[in-house]
Amino acid sequence: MPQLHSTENCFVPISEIIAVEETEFNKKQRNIGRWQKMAKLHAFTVYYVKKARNHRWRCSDATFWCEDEHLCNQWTQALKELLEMQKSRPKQLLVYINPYGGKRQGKRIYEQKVAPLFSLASISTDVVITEHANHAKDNLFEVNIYKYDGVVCVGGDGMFSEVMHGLIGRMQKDSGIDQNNPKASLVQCNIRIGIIPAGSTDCICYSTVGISDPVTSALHIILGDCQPLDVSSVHHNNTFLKYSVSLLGYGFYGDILKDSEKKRWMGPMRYDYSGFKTFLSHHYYEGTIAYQPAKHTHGSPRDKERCRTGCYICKQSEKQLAEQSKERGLKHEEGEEEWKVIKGKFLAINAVSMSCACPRSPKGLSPAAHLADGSADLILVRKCSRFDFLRYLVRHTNQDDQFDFPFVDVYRVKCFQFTSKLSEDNESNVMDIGKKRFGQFCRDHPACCCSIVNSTWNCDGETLDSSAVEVRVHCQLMKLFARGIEEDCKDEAAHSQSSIEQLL
Ligand SMILES: CCCCCCCCCCCCC/C=C/[C@@H](O)[C@H](CO)NC(=O)CCCCCCCCCCCCCCC
Ligand SMILES: Nc1ncnc2c1ncn2[C@@H]1O[C@H](COP(=O)(O)OP(=O)(O)OP(=O)(O)O)[C@@H](O)[C@H]1O
Ligand SMILES: [Ca+2]
Repeated sequence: MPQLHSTENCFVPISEIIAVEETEFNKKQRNIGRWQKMAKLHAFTVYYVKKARNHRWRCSDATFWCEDEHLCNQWTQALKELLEMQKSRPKQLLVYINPYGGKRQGKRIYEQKVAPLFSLASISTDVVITEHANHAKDNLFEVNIYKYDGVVCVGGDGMFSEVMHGLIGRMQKDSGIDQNNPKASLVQCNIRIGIIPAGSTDCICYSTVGISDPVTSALHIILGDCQPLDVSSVHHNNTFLKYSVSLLGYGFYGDILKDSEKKRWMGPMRYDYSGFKTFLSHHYYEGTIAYQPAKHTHGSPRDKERCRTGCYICKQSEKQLAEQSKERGLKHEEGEEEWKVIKGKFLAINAVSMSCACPRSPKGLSPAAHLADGSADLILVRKCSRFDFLRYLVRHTNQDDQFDFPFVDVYRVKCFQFTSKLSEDNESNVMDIGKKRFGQFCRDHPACCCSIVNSTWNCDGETLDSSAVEVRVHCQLMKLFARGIEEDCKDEAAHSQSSIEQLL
């Protein structure tokens, strides 16, 4: 009876096999440890995902050999057929590389770490190295996007934002949807985006994969992972401004961004420099926020449970979304629902539709936020002392609860509007909403008469031109090649039903 031998003793689910290749078996390299007749050996190598610590994935391999050529061919054929059955895996990708993002390593990272893996997995690619800002976005309006199984961006959050705007914008254009209408039901984008992190913050990659690592991300793309993502639309006076998936920040994070843009040459360090400067300047801003609470979701920003792979709360939102689209036309009007209004002086107003975990803050700005529940967490940090604000910031880096301060409030919302005190009278109707609807007004911080200036909105790392904004969360508007952060992935492979071991 011919026997199959292997160099490794491991359990690998089919879903985690990257590729199977016939191999030249070299007995000198592979010491099989015993005397053998000099019969010709036939071999194949299985490349698979090896899960290491902290959500890091690597490509590992195991070579199998035997003397019987037919048996060897049967194995390779069977495994290749099983791989063909993994229908969610991409075959053709469009890749955009920002050569200037982060530490300017995008091109090198792609060529040395990612392209060899794509080629191993028989993925064909069209690669565009961007020549200017908005190159990728504009290009996505011109190319035949429908021939691709996904779009990959090599760069940071800004590069991701470009690709997302290109894809979502293109989908709306092709479906005749007017993006300027803040109430429009946007068309979901089913072409997945893969992020190869090569930026300064890489918050979107970190929050959806659990690590900012190009090889790990490339492997998630190869396996065809799919993670839906909420997207917030930002409008001003019925004019579309931007989409956001991570942070929409006014005050502290807006000021950091504005200052850091002048220091791009510093690379990722610019955020620490501008962060320190902005912290010292301690500016606060006066304005009004009106929001509608997210009643459809069961979670709360103070939950101890985190959004993890296969998240129950996000699954519930997916079901609701499917039901809503069935009964399209019958959906309830937003206007009917209750608005809450808050006035005050704020050091920071942050709206995050995901946790915003990143290497600087591994639990993020709102640790219990969900990737795909159709809501955003609105965090209001009121005027407080520098010392208290520092205590608040430091809690982003340790296990303590950053919302457990009397000057910090957090709400889970489905939409909100903001007007700064400066622009209140001539720009927006937020005050009207406040006057018309019964709301909760802040009485502890009455408007003061000191002269104030506006801050800027930081929208996923880009500045917005207007301070008055209208924001709405679109549940699961797009999809990523990711699976969310895995709970503890170390032993999962061993428990899989479809392992090579079982086949053997
Ligand atoms: C004492 C240490 C306190 C550390 C506090 C760390 C909190 C970090 C929270 C980071 C949240 C990032 C959210 C992601 C936003 C992205 O869509 C966007 C685009 O990439 N990135 C930024 O806007 C870039 C934002 C970059 C923010 C950097 C903040 C650095 C703050 C430094 C404050 C220093 C105070 C020191 C006083 C002695
Ligand atoms: N060839 C290019 N030349 C100049 N700018 C570019 C080019 N390609 C893309 N960009 C722009 O560079 C901006 C920043 O890029 P990217 O997000 O990759 O890096 P980053 O800002 O260092 O990282 P992060 O966004 O994570 O902070 C993007 O908004 C993108 O529009
Ligand atoms: Ca969300």
